[in-house]
Order: sequence, then C-alpha cells, then structure tokens
Amino acid sequence: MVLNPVISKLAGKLVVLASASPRRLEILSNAGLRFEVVPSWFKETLDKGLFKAPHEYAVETAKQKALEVARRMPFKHLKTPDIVIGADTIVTVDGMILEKPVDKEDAYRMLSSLSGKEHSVFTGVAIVVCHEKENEEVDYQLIEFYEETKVKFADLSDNMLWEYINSGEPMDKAGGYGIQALGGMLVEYVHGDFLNVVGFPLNHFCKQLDLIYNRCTSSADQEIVSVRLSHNGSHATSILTQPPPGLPAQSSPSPSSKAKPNPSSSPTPANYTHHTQNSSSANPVHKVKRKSSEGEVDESSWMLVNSLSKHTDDREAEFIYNTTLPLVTSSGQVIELSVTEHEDSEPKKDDLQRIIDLMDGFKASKALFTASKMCVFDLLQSRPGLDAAQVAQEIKASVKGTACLLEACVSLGLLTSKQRACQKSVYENTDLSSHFLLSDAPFSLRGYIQHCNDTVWPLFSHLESAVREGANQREKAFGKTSKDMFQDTFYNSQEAKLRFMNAMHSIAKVTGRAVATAFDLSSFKTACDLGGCTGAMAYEFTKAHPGLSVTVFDLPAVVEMSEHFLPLHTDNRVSFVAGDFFKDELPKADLYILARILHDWPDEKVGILLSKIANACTAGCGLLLSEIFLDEDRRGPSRGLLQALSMSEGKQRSATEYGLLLKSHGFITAHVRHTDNLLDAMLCIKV
Ligand SMILES: Cc1cn([C@H]2C[C@H](O)[C@@H](COP(=O)(O)OP(=O)(O)OP(=O)(O)O)O2)c(=O)[nH]c1=O
Repeated sequence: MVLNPVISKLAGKLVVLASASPRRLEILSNAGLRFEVVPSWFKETLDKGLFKAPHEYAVETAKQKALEVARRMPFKHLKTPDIVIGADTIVTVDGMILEKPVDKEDAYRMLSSLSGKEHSVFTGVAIVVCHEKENEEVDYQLIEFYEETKVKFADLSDNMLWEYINSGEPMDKAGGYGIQALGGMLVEYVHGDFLNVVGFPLNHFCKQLDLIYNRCTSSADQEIVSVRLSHNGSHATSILTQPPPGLPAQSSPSPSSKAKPNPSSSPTPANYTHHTQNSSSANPVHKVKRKSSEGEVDESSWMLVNSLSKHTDDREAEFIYNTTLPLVTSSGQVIELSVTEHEDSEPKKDDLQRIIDLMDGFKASKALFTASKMCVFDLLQSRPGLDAAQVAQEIKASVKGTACLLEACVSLGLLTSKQRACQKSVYENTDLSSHFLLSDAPFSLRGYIQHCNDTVWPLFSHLESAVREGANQREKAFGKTSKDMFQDTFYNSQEAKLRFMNAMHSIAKVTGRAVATAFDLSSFKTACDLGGCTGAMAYEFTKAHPGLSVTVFDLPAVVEMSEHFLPLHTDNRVSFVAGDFFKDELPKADLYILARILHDWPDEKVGILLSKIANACTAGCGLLLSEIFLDEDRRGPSRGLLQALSMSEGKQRSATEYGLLLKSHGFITAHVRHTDNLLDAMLCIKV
C-alpha cells in the first residue's frame, strides 16, 4: 500500500492544517493523519486577473495560506511546525472563478451559471516543510500542486435552486454547492477525484508525500544548490523558475511573479548565479538524469521544490533538491530526477530487510496458520505459562516441532516467553493474539485464518500456473472442477460451508463497525444486506444506527445456518430472507448494503446485480458499497492487488471505477471513505 506508510511517515511530526474547512479536517483525519488545525489569516484577495490560468490562482492562494501560518506559529504559538498544509478550492465555469458566495443572491448567480453545464473544480495545495536551523532561523521548503475534477450539473429549475440555497448549504462552499451533501443531488457526473471537489485531493497529496518521504532519503543523497540572488528585490516567496542544472531554462514567468508584479522578484538566468555542491564527498559520483513517465513535458512551467528564507531581507536563499526528489510542473506533472551511480554501492539496510521480509512472508503466514489450527493460542489462554513439552503433549505434536513453532511465534510477536530457573522457557499469549487469535475473542480472526490456510493457501501454491493461464487454479488445488466458486467450493459440504461462513463471520465482525459507522445513515429506516451471510455486518449496522432494521439476504444454504451465529443479545432488528440475488426478487429497503460482494463477480454479473438493485430503489434510496478500493493509479493497496492474484472471476476496482459502475445504474456517489480498516466504503444515492 502506498498511502498508509506515507501518512505514517508523518507520525511524530508537528503537522499543521492551515485551514478552517471542516471538510479538509475530516478528509485528513479519516486518512489517519494526526495534525493540529491553525486556520490561516491570509485574506483571499489576490488579483485573479494577474493569473494565466485559474489553477495558478488556487495554488498561490493555498501557498499564501500555508506560509502565513508557518511564519506566524514560531512567534504566536512559540513552536515551529514540521509541515504546514494549505489548500484552496475554486470552481471555474465559462472563464470565471467562483469562490464562496457572499449572500443568497450571489449563490443563485453561481448555481444558475453551473446549471446544465460541465465545470471544473480546482484545489490548489501547498505543503510547507519547515527546517529549523541552529540560529533559530527557519528554512521553508515548498511543494505545490493542484488537482482538477470535472463536474456536470443537471438542468436546475429556479424552484430547485432556491430550495437548495434556502437549505443554507451553499454559503461556505466554493461555487455555492457541497457535492458531499444535498448538492450531490444536482450532479450528473464527476470525472476525477471526488475528494478534490470536497476540498482536498487526498490521493495526489499522498503521492506527493510518497515522493518526498519515500523516494528522497538520506542527506548523503542530496545535492544542494545554493542560489544567490544578485538583484535587490528578492523576497521570501520566490519560486524556483529555473530548472535544475542540465535542464532547459524556463521561458514564462512564475505565478507568484505575476501575483506580485515586481520585475526584480522574478529570477531569470541573468539575475542569479548558482553553484552545485555535493553534501558528502564520500558519495559516489552522481549524474542527474531526467525521467518523465508521461512523455513530453512542458519545460516552460517549472515550479516548486524551493526553499524559502524567513528573513525577507536576506539576499541569499538556499534551494535544496534531492537527486531523487521529484519536480512538479505547473500542470501537476511529476518529473523525477533519478540518480545514476558509477560505482557499485552497498544495498541500503532497509532495502535488504524489506526484501528479506517479503521472501519470508509466507513462512510467517504459515506459522500463524499452523499455530492457530493446532489451537496453541486457545491453550495458552486457558493455561498460560506452559513449556514446549507441555504444549506438545496437549496439541499432540512432537516436542522438537512444537518448540520451533513456539519460538517462531515469539519472534513474530504472537507469544511471549519467560525463562524459568530450570532454563525452560514458558509461553503466554501477547495482546495481539488475545485480541485476534482466540476462538471466542470478540474480534477473533480464527475463522478467516482457517479459510486462508485451507482455501487461499492451496490456490496460491499454484500461483505460477495461475499467472501463466490467467485463470483460477481451483481444479489443481482442490482436485475438482468448479463453475460457481460459492456453490462448488465454499458450500459443497456442510463442513466447507461452516468453515466459509466462519471466515466471513470473523472478517465481518472485525471490519463491520468501521463500515457501519462510516456515514450518517439516520435518514434510512430499512436496509438490506445483500450476501450478508451470518448477519455479523447487519448486527454492526443495527448497533450503530438505533433507527435501522436490516434484512440479510443470502442463499438458502447460508440462511439455514445463520442461527449458529446469532449474537447473545439481539433486539430483533436483524432478519434473514433466503434467495439468490441474481435471480430472485430483492427485499424492499431504503438502503442496500453490498459489503465484499462485487469484487467476486465479473462485470456481466455485477451488471445484473446492480440493475436489480436499481430497479428495487426509488429516488433517494441509498447503496452502501464496501470493498478494498484500489488506488486510482492501481499501485496499491497490496492487500487488494494480492487478492486479485487468486484469479477469481471478479476483479478489484478503484473508488472511481466503482463510482462509474454505479453511476451507469443511476446512482451518484455521495461519500467515499477510506476507513482505517480492512475495507473502504462508498455511499451512493439513487437519482
Ligand atoms: C465545490 C465544493 C466546495 N466545498 C468547500 C471546500 C472548501 O472548504 C470550500 C472552499 O473554500 P476555501 O477557501 O478553499 O476553504 P475554506 O474557506 O473553507 O477554508 P480555509 O480558507 O480556511 O482553508 O468549499 C465543499 O465542501 N464541497 C463542494 O462540493
């Protein structure tokens, strides 16, 4: 997964969101980022006429918002942030830039100019990285980018517009609408990042962090370019308009030089000189090479990756860039500078460890599966402090093998060991095992672990054939042909069925709460969980939403076993109906839930199911979809991409792909949530 490790790179840093927008706060905290909010005092009054393109205005405003906070905090808050994030969202239509309406008439003007048309939403983002120096000066490194999303509004009558304006929703939102709430009903389609419209392009932001934190590493890899401004009018917010050495020079002025039309503030090749120095003389010789993944690059639009001095009267600003740090053009395109090393260098320790962890991953999985299957964790829970011989006797295994397994589990953090006086080690469960590995723990994953061992493992042991043939290997793995994965593999015997239901039950119990609480569902009274299996997810929904009743709809073979999984306390708001969601009539509901269903089926079957749901829905009904959402560039998360290797008939999709699929059945995406859990979620509304 690309994104989470990136967010976790910021753990322990003082990250500040320079924005009062509740939407930005929500998006970033949902992504797991910990930060403080310090709203910017920068007045959004830049002269729009001075900018070549609307996104330049948004980027410049975002930059000024972030810099204002970065500069204020050391004095007013007596602490220097590590990173300040600023953002600005604008809507553009017919060459006009629309910001927040000043009153209802203004909102009416904006919304009627959007009616029936496609418009663009730009969010400019600035990340200011603060480097505190010994002399209490602060260097600011600036990364800026923007994201564009196209949105098309339906034709809107005056009545509708006024009803919407009177709801009060438009007033604090660019363009006078909030796509994430009532405004979603005005929207025919969205092309691009939905969260960008809501105020923050999370995916692009994470990619930028990835570039900063995961691809530029030690200072030994860094090349420092000192730029001495030889003119009089240098100021702290100069943009690096000159490409790095070896790259062609820029011809057009920077946005900031337009925003502050001071001829001397726009560095040109004539008014600065630079020299390059390696930060480490022991470093092998580096050659900087340009790499673009997207062909031709607009070299006239270099920007960003600049370091700014807090002291505006300083004539010397240091521009630091890394030989592996990306440069971003004003069109948002990322160009990486890669390093060619002329000497064989030692592999980095972390890299070696990553490869070893990948090579050993299967051993760790199998040790976990085996200890779980042999009930080691249940045994040590009821009788903590047994030694290897005692465990071996209880699980009916060899002492040698058991000792190896227990020691391996200690190394994986699943058990602890203590040495007794007689030199014998005794074992106990860790919190991790007590939470997830006991048969009767509330969040037990034991059923799912058994499914991984008995069903997924044999499939993956034929991965090479699966890749060669592009087909699932159930026949090789289980010795029989199967047409329908569920009927032929999971439900072909009572034992297999219970095992599969146990697996689904345990994963639904662990993921259910995050999915059930991802959205405000108070407007829905009845829900139908399609393929809801044991009802574990349905119970989480009724727990989270006191006014909601949920019908679980699943195959008769599943429903007949559901009573084995009833929770101890239930208030009868969960009921079960048996049927086949491809063939039978669906129970009526205000909200349909599809959790971990669509990824199992090919497009054709998904089409049949979605048509049936769409037919059962009236306008305003909801569809809550929960899956692993692939990153839009399909580079992660690896959980989803590895799952695809089992070559089931289905496929893994991104949130946009799911959104488009649902849109083709008359649903608009109202909210997308990347939970901190195994599953993401999306709430769509039937129009
Ligand atoms: C188009 C659109 C905008 N918005 C919001 C996002 C932003 O909060 C707001 C645009 O105004 P901004 O000036 O970008 O942000 P802000 O004033 O709310 O916060 P700050 O200046 O302190 O950073 O409009 C929505 O919530 N939904 C939408 O569909």
